[in-house]
Amino acid sequence: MTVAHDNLRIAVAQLNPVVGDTGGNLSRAREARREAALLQADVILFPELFLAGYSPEDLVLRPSFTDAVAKARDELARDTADGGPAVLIGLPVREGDRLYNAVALLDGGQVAGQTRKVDLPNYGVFDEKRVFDSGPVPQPLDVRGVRVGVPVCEDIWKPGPVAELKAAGAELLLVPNGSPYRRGVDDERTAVAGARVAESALPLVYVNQIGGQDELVFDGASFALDADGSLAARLPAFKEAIAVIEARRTDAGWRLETGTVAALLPADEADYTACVLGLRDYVEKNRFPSVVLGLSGGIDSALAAAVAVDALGAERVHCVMLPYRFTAGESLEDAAACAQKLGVRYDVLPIAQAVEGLEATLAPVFAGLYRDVTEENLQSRARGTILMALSNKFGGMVLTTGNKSEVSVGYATLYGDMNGGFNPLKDLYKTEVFRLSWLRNRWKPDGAHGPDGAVIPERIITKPPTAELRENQTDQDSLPPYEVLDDILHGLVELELSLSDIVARGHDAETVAKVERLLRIAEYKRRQAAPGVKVSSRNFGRDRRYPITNGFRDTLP
Ligand SMILES: Nc1ncnc2c1ncn2[C@@H]1O[C@H](COP(=O)(O)OP(=O)(O)OC[C@H]2O[C@@H]([n+]3cccc(C(=O)O)c3)[C@H](O)[C@@H]2O)[C@@H](O)[C@H]1O
Ligand SMILES: Nc1ncnc2c1ncn2[C@@H]1O[C@H](COP(=O)(O)OP(=O)(O)OP(=O)(O)O)[C@@H](O)[C@H]1O
Ligand SMILES: NC(=O)CC[C@H](N)C(=O)O
Repeated sequence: MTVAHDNLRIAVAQLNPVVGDTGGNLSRAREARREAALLQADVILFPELFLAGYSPEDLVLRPSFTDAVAKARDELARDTADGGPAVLIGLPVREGDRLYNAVALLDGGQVAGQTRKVDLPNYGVFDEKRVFDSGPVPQPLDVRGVRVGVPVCEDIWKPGPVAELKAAGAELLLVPNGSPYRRGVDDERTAVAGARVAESALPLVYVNQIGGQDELVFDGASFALDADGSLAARLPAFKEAIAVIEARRTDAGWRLETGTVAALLPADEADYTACVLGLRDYVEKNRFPSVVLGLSGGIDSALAAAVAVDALGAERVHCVMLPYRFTAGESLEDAAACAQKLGVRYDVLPIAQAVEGLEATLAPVFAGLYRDVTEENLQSRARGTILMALSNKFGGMVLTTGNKSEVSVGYATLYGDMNGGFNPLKDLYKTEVFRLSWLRNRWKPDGAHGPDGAVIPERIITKPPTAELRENQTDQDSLPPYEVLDDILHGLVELELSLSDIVARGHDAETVAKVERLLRIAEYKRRQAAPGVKVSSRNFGRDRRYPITNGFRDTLP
């Protein structure tokens, strides 16, 4: 029989796991537990599915993987025979033909308890019902004599599981999460956590992982709310951190001591930091030595280069200017100036021979035909091929740089500028690319490897965007002004508004219809596009999943 404690020191482990790396995640957990022991913690709380990394997706369907996770759990359980902190750690658990998103309590050298996630999210980027079974009515776990409710992430987004835990005698809520970043998410999380605290009158400690996992970036920003709903502690966003939160038993129930409350980042700073962390972790976790990108003197590639340098350091970023006869002198100057400010390796490799070689090969079959977008695309494809050759030879991954406005309307060339392994700007509309470029010139995130100060020459931000694929071309020859385009796209993509709703917001009907058509017919391109960091409420890829073959036409009256 355990003796009831009158206080409980809870270490919150806001860490960066690697999906699938059970051995590495076990090592991370052990190191964090050693740190928690030094902080005299009674229990250490890890994020959701920590031993697997969130989100392991279909990997959990592989029995050899769940066996490896179980082995890591048992090793960690044996460690707890040392009398140090108990452990609450998330993991997938196979029980017969069922598979649960579970949390194990490890203490006294053994698995001392387990709880299973009830409410499996199955919307937006989440597909948990696809792989997991829903757990039974949850029961509190006995953590050193304290009845602790452990609802898992989505379990606090509706009232049910917390109400059941409270009814079953929970005195405190410890919540492991795998909650990806999207703009404004802090407000959403504090609202739902606050609602559960208000309903249950129980203090709540929320731990989230950090780091990039393919398209998703987890921002941490773990926090604790006292039983009266007040904020007792917050860990920094986008950084690993371990902090101890002290809970005390009082006559009125459990209460939290107020600890350090880290400031939240403003929205644009948070978006930029997410792009940096998402790219860094994609490159590091997939073990690329470096990245390579085409630097055109335009704003997209300049911002992508800045994000890459902040993520990896200048010595791991290779920028290549690939001029052709439509490349303006200004573009050459601007690209060189940007590379110089960022301190990256910069090469100029003219593409005329490659383009003319392709044209010569095609000449017999193109004889008598007008020049059109075909020839424009050859320039883009020559660039894409050259960048892929640099990748093959030196091992760096190619960055593709299309922003969300271009990705939406298909303003990009398949097997040309769409070549690449990862796109740090994929979920930023062009108007956001402009904002973040101004922002980066006056601010950089903590831990960024790039230089301080203005790294994007001002002319790159102020000149009219152009693909430079023919004489005097600008984006606005083919597209509405970006403020208009982005607002229409936001209505279509993020808000799923009808064409009439968007026209009612003050847009020209013909323009709205044109943009909707471009968005619809570019689905095939997006399906072949590289992944990129999600920062919005709805990204292309995991979130917005439209059919390519699609006979639906949304029409205006
Ligand atoms: N439903 C479908 N499913 C599968 N494939 C489909 C398809 N519809 C067309 N296709 C294929 O796609 C091809 C057309 O796509 P694609 O070859 O990309 O060519 P396309 O989209 O016609 O041209 C590229 C566009 O990107 C613009 N742009 C803007 C900025 C920068 C750059 C740059 O390159 O630097 C380019 C450029 O001005 C041009 O408007 C068709 O020839 C066909 O093979
Ligand atoms: N002359 C070039 N040299 C190197 N890369 C290029 C060149 N032209 C285009 N690219 C590559 O193709 C991508 C797509 O071109 P795009 O014109 O859409 O973007 P940008 O030039 O960076 O920005 P903007 O559209 O504002 O001019 C660029 O970001 C760049 O990576
Ligand atoms: N892993 C989860 O259950 C996450 C779902 C939750 N609504 C969130 O994004 O925070």
